Amino acid sequence: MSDVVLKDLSGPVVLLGAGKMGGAMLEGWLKLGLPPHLAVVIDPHLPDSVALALKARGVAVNPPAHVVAAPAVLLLAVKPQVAPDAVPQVAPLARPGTLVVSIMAGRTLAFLADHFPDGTPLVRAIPNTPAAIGRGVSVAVPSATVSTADRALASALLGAIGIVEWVDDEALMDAATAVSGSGPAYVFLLAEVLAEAGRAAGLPADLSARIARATVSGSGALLDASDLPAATLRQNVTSPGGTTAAALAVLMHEARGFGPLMEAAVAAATRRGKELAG
Ligand SMILES: NC(=O)C1=CN([C@@H]2O[C@H](COP(=O)(O)OP(=O)(O)OC[C@H]3O[C@@H](n4cnc5c(N)ncnc54)[C@H](OP(=O)(O)O)[C@@H]3O)[C@@H](O)[C@H]2O)C=CC1
Ligand SMILES: O=C(O)[C@@H]1CCC=N1
Repeated sequence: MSDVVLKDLSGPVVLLGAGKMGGAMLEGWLKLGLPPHLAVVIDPHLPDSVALALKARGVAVNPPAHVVAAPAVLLLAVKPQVAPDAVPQVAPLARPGTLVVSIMAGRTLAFLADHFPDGTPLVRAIPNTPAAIGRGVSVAVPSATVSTADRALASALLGAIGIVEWVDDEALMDAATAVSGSGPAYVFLLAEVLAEAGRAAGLPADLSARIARATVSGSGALLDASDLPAATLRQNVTSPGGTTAAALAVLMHEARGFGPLMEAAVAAATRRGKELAG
């Protein structure tokens, strides 16, 4: 965890887009001590119930621009497709020294630099949805204009929702997005297809869904608690000549197994990230 204390920020954190990811990050910051009066949400489409609940906690929601103090951070969490319209709406809020953090998939540091004055410190990051329970993974890359203090501030904001991995090479970001940004969806899909496969093998659907879900979450917890490599944990399940070995002969098939399938999936997500750069 970074030394930056969220309650001592020089100005508010302005969040553009408080959807699934931005909303989860906001919860993490508030939990970690960001005073609600230092949180500003700009999201014209927020459901009334969510906007009212945030306001009741002291968060400013869609305030007029002239009442927003110089932001310490502007965090861009709208969809990459709406960025060309949405980002210029908040860019004028930035003041010299405001740190801009984007979590938009695909959108590059060059895209951000086009929308902010020269010298603005910029961070492109990609978090993931386990952020909602403080178990997120963020991969982040700084622009050349990011100081040590800016980086510590970005680490504090991203660290409020999980672990942070910094990279120096922006070219890695689309592949990181494909692995950790999108990755939770692959794991949830595993729970779905395992449940469906159990049903196809004769289990009642609700029983199959319960044991598949608990198996995926329990295995994740074991992976987390253990120092052993994933391959060893897999081998620990696999008795020679037993049931797991029979299944793994299918799943680890060189041409049609999980390996080549996942490689193709991550490659497709990586390509899509490059397309979203605009
Ligand atoms: N979900 C994920 O797992 C991850 C998402 N990301 C990135 O986070 C960003 C947000 O994704 P996610 O939270 O899933 O998407 P959401 O659609 O849930 O959130 C985006 C929010 O921004 C709102 N919005 C749309 N237009 C504007 C605007 N002009 N000004 C302000 N707010 C606006 C949306 O409203 P409305 O819904 O009405 O359009 C919505 O509330 C994306 O760029 C995505 O690439 C990164 C990593 C993981
Ligand atoms: O699907 C997407 O594009 C976003 C980025 C990573 C996870 N969700």
